Amino acid sequence: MTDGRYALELVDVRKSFGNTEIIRGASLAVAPGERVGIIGPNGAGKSTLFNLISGRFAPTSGAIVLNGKPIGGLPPYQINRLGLSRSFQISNLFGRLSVFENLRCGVLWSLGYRYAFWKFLADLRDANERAEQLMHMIKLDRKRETLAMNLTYAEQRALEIGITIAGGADVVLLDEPTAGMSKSETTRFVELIREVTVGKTLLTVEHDMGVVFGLADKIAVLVYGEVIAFDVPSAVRGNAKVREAYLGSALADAQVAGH
Ligand SMILES: Nc1ncnc2c1ncn2[C@@H]1O[C@H](COP(=O)(O)OP(=O)(O)OP(=O)(O)O)[C@@H](O)[C@H]1O
Repeated sequence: MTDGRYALELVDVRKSFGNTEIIRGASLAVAPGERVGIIGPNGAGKSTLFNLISGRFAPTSGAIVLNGKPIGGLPPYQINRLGLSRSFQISNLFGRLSVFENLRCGVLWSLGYRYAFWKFLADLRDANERAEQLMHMIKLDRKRETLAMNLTYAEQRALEIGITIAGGADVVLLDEPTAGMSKSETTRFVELIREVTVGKTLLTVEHDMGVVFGLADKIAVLVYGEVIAFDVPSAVRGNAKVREAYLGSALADAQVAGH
């Protein structure tokens, strides 16, 4: 069972929608600082699993434990306050605000300043400093005043990651971070993810096998709502069960796509 050694632990997590069980006893134990890629065929339940971990859905049963604290069924903002932050596939930026302003909003939001404007003003200097740091980390210094809507797609995704880590969460969930990017953008972006998540625990859902195998310390393979393998990339690649259920075809697709 759970013993607090892990940054994130799932123990026999189940989720049904109506009569259909989508997550069917998923278990996973992620050590602090580990980068985990979650892969699996379409409809395997990867997004559902992210929604359970980040609090959008409550599990039907089982435990989800963040840094030793049970979080299953808590609302997203509470889970966020406990140190877990999630980015979305769909852009979550304020298009008419600049890069800097978007980051500062992310910092202030994470500090809980959404409504207390007086507190907001008092701590604005700290927030400005943190936003500057983040802007540097995501390499958008030169785009400081550019409105988010005028950034390239890859820059928007970088900004989104900046906002995701703005609050200093130590567990970060990235949903298909390189989706829609060209091959060269993807290569640069994987490097950026690696840099900004140093020392953090990272979970990504990713369809691009090149990205997963390049970025992840460990890979979790989800098939029909069950984690059928959770191991280092070389072991997952050689796992007969995985190849049969999923990876053979996924790798073939990746080769066709030129990865
Ligand atoms: N809110 C919901 N209500 C009912 N069914 C749902 C809901 N969310 C997801 N599902 C179903 O759960 C299954 C798993 O979906 P999910 O999006 O988690 O898979 P996935 O592995 O992320 O797929 P993909 O790789 O295509 O994004 C699908 O059959 C989907 O229709």
